[in-house]
Amino acid sequence: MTLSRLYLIGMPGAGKTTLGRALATAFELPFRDLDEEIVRAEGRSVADMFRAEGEAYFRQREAAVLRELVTQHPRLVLATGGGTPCFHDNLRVLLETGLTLYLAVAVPELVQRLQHAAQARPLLAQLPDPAALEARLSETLAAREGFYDQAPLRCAAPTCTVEAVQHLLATYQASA
Ligand SMILES: Nc1ncnc2c1ncn2[C@@H]1O[C@H](COP(=O)(O)OP(=O)(O)O)[C@@H](O)[C@H]1O
Ligand SMILES: O=C(O)C1=C[C@@H](OP(=O)(O)O)[C@@H](O)[C@H](O)C1
Ligand SMILES: [Mg+2]
Repeated sequence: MTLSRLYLIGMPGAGKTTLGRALATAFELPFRDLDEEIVRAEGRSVADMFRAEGEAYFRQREAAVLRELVTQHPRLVLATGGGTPCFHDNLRVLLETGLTLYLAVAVPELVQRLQHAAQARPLLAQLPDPAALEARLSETLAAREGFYDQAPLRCAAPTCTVEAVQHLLATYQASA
């Protein structure tokens, strides 16, 4: 089986964007980051969109741009946003059109990574300290886990590598 579309899902800070780029290079597939595509289409940042229009508007744009990308790209590595699988039946689109990988990174590791990168993420911005960030991430993960867990592939290593994904894919394809 040839891999043609791979989708990365998971919490903010899980490494979807970072690992997605590396996987696209390794597999010689085009890479797209869903947030970047929304920002390009809207001509403003995710934070500005949340501020001016609210989360519901962002979720509508996210769902629409996801469907456009999937329609346009028969070959693709796509880094989704952390909330993508949890809104507007997006998880069904992912499961039906490609292979989805959940990067299952533990909350304390997410806190380490996001402490200085939370401001660009409106749902995590303006929290007073790391304890508040940890609490927000734990609540969010609890609400989202039921979606994330539906992915057929899961990497639970704190740092998921290209090699680990190649191994997961080989095992998955051998059992398919
Ligand atoms: N495997 C990793 N180990 C350590 N830091 C990482 C790792 N992957 C990503 N990061 C860092 O964590 C932050 C979030 O990474 P990013 O790829 O944007 O995650 P996501 O797209 O899932 O929100 C960035 O600062 C990035 O440099
Ligand atoms: O978790 C979320 O709901 C969000 C995560 C962000 O993407 P990352 O997971 O790449 O940070 C971005 O889509 C937006 O800020 C909302
Ligand atoms: Mg990202």
